[in-house]
Amino acid sequence: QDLPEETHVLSPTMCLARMSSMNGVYTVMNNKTPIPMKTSPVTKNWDVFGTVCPTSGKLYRTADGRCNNIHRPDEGRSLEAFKRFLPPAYADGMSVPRIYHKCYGRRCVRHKLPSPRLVSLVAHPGHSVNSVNSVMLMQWGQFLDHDLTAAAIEQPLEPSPCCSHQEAKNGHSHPDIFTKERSCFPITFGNVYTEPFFSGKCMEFIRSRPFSKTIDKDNPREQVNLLTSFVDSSNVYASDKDSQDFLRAENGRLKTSTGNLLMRGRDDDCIRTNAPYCFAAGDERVHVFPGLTALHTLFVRLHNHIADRLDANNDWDSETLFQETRKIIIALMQKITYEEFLPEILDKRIRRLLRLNRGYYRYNKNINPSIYNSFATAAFRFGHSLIPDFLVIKKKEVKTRKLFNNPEFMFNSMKSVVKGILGNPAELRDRFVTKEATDHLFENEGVSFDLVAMNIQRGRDHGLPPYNDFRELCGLPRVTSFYSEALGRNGRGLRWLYYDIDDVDLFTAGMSEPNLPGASLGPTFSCIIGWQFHDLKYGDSFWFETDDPSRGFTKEQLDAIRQTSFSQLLCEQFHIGYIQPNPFRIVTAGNRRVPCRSLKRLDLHGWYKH
Ligand code: HEM
Ligand SMILES: [Ca+2]
Repeated sequence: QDLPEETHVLSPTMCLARMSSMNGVYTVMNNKTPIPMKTSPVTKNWDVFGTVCPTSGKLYRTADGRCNNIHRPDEGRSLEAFKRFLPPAYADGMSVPRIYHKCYGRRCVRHKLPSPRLVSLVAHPGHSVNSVNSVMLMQWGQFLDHDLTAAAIEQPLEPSPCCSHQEAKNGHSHPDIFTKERSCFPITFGNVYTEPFFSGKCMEFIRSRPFSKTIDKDNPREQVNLLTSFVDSSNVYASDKDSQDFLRAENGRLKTSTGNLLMRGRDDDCIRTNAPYCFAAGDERVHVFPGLTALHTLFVRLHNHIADRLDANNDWDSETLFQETRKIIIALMQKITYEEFLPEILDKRIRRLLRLNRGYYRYNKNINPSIYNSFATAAFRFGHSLIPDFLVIKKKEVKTRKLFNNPEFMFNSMKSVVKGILGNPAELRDRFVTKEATDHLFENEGVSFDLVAMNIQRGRDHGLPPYNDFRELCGLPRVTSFYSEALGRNGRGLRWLYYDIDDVDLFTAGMSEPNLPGASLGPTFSCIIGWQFHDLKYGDSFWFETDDPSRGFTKEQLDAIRQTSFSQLLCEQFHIGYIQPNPFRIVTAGNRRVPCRSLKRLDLHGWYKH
């Protein structure tokens, strides 16, 4: 499909060229969005029609994100479809994943796309290079991702529904793949010569749940985001009212368990070999990595700590206390993300052009704050390349494979986990991903997964167009040779894997791009991620810097939030004595550890009854 004139290269500043005609950009994009967030028939069943949004008085965010935009109340809410930059690329135009090289004409030969597992082995091997960033960069990235995206997956009926099928066992495609209703899409391996690790012929993979039951050429398959898209700490407070109520304690606080840990959750949600119980949090994936569980714990502790201080200095009812505290937590999450995290990954010019820095904010009701499918399914998974091989916990190296879904260390060494995450270097952001995640992901009783293969398969499941289409969207020239500099030094591998340069999957090629100077992302992922964070700021009417008095802070309150740093919060909530001022970088001469008491505490006087 042709792209509109305006999206062609206007200047060497890649996608940002399009910023120069700022007003035009959104009209261009929205006209081209195949699912302009029209309410689909399924949404009706979810009882969201007739939402009347309150417009006066003091306003707080809803639990499910509804009513952020009072004109289009469903935008950004949980259970909404992902939005798209480009029309989806399905083999049948509506639902079947891309499995063949796209060919035209009657005589074309059907070249199969490479198995995602093979792509993982050849293009993303486990080569470790340390970065100047600490593992905290990886950790915040994942924690933040769990505030933004979680694609709903179809529920399998049996434990191994796809690979136990005879076709899949023989290494062939599962018949479900070619139908629009069924959900098996197993990752088949090559032969014994190309598969060095996994036995059998296939890795389980269940397709994401379609947004709408009616799928046809005019309504291609779309996927569901279970979370509120906004940076609104839904990973702390959940993405719907019932789950939020479940996490809340009396008197504006959040529930905890002995030792000021997260509240107890369902017993089968984690690996319990050495852990007395599993936890519950605003996002279900809380146990995936101990550093993640620790950040969840930090934010619950911080909520209760702030609520204690506000409670002692106000006479609010418990609902006001809860909402005022939640509002501060969300503001801190936004501040850390935009002012401390994004500068580590996005190039300076991009942040300036997309106005992601402090100093300017005006709500734009025309911006849809939902998550781009390509952001969730490819670009923001860049963080998988940062995953380290091990973590030092209590002076011992613990292999990453031992840490997945295992909350054991939270009960006896949380502080040591946090120190390990602050002190150990992350892996460099490149196309290489540790074997801990590509051979040993979720290893348990002889079964494990390949995270990279899942990313690529998920991209095909979601109908993500191939890499070159995104380059064009971003105003970058299409790559015409596998050996182009744009793809780093991955040309040979890609040439071997793919028949045509236009077939290359977005995740793989995006990860192959060299980083922009001073950044941890190449140009195409910077474009997708940059625009996503732009939309999450300007499309959020509750953005912490809003000057709308019914939604925002007073000047004194805003100053207090801006002066608080992530390093101070880590110190305070984990009782650490010394910390580097920039927790996203390892300790160096320019980032020496300082005493925690030298860091500014959150000043809550602006909230106290005078
Ligand atoms: C210990 C580290 C991590 C593990 C074990 C992990 C594991 C996973 C798994 C199993 C999936 C689902 C794959 C699929 O079926 O499609 C996933 C998705 C994802 N991951 Fe990670 N991940 C980790 C770290 C990160 C980091 C550091 C980031 C970002 C900086 C990140 C971003 C994402 C995103 C955006 C998704 C898509 C979520 C969705 O929309 O459903 N992950 N990850
Ligand atoms: Ca959210």
